[in-house]
Amino acid sequence: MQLEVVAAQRCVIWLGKPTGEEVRALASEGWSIRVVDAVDVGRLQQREGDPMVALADLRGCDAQMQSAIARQLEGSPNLTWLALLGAGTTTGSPAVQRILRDSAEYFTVPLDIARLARVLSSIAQGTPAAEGEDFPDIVGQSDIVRSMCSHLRKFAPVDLPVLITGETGTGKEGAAQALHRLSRRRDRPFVPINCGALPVHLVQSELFGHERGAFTGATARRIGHIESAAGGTVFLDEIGDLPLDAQTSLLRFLQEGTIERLGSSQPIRADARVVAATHVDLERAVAAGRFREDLFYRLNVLRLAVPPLRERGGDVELIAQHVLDRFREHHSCRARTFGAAARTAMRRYAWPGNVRELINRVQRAAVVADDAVIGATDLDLSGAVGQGDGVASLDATRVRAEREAILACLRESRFNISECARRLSISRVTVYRLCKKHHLALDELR
Ligand SMILES: Nc1ncnc2c1ncn2[C@@H]1O[C@H](COP(=O)(O)OP(=O)(O)OP(=O)(O)O)[C@@H](O)[C@H]1O
Repeated sequence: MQLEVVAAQRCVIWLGKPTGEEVRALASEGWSIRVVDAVDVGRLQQREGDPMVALADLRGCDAQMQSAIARQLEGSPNLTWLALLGAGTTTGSPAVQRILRDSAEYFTVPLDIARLARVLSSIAQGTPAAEGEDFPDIVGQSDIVRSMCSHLRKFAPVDLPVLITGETGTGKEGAAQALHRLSRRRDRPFVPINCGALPVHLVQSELFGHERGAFTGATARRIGHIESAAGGTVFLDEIGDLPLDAQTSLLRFLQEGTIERLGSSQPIRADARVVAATHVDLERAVAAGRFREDLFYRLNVLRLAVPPLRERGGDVELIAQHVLDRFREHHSCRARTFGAAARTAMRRYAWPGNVRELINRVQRAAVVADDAVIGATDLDLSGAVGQGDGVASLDATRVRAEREAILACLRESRFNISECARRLSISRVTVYRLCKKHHLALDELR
């Protein structure tokens, strides 16, 4: 059957089943709801000038319905789409992934009607949130960073886990903080934990706490990081390094919302949103049996890729200038800007350590530069000037491989320098030298 839906002013086309309360609440805000069966509807038509919004209600939606909604969405590019996820909506299917990718905002149950009304009225007025305002710490104008920010904006209000992927130093923790700051949990704690830096025998107790006497040395009860988030956000950095028993406890928390302190079998309710980050390929870790598949699917609900610096085009210069300006606020130095050769070098260099490496190089350059213009040599990047792209990328590949090898080994050795040196058959001094060369700040990484 081909249906044509002609929208009234301020009409929400609702693909699914709104509750009576939802219909009444939106009506009181001046919005009518037109309920449409996604399987039957043929084409959604927009009358010129009508602010028309379609809402993909995925609550209790089976696979057939999900595919039908995804097809609608593809066939109606002039509509603004919103997505409402049910408690049991699994987001792995291609249809749901497509719906999420093309929806302007997401909502979860229980539906926050006030937020929905705000979003609808800003769509009706054609005033999307101003770009940049939400992310004062993310400098960049490239399309790839804009797209990341748009995902952050969509993910923030949705109370579901987020998996952030990206190379080291790209800004994964900054992205997690932005998610927290833009969420309803913003007034509660943001608790960052580097899973790779926790001693294996203490992971359970650090994350979930312990009772007095749980193990030798446990002289008092201790609250774990997840409990201490108390309604806030827990940021689990390097989630791939979590030992298997802690993965099981985390899965239970994500499924049931309860934790057990070490030394107790009493489940305790805990409220925290989990945002996890990884620089390794978790799918491969699952295939290798190092990471639980069921936990991976629980965490991988909303996925955010933070791009490497070398893919951000001119952002590298914007960030460099921003770092220099901040540095000058606290230190006296002559450097004011970057010369042409320095800019070329920054664009050509592959930045294996990403933004963190850029910050280190710019700060060093600000200290050593003799005049107002920073040169490529001040950045220690003279090798990147004048090289053809092929040469630069081969060189960069070697540098990156060395950096990744040392970083991976450090992590596997849990940042024990002697152990790392033994595994790589090099001296401890060489480990330190390579860390310096690749801008690996051991204190920060630990
Ligand atoms: N777009 C950006 N603009 C300005 N500063 C940035 C940007 N992205 C990241 N940074 C800065 O780069 C540094 C590294 O960022 P962050 O610690 O978030 O990276 P990460 O990906 O979590 O690193 P790791 O993988 O080592 O844990 C921080 O000082 C952060 O403030």
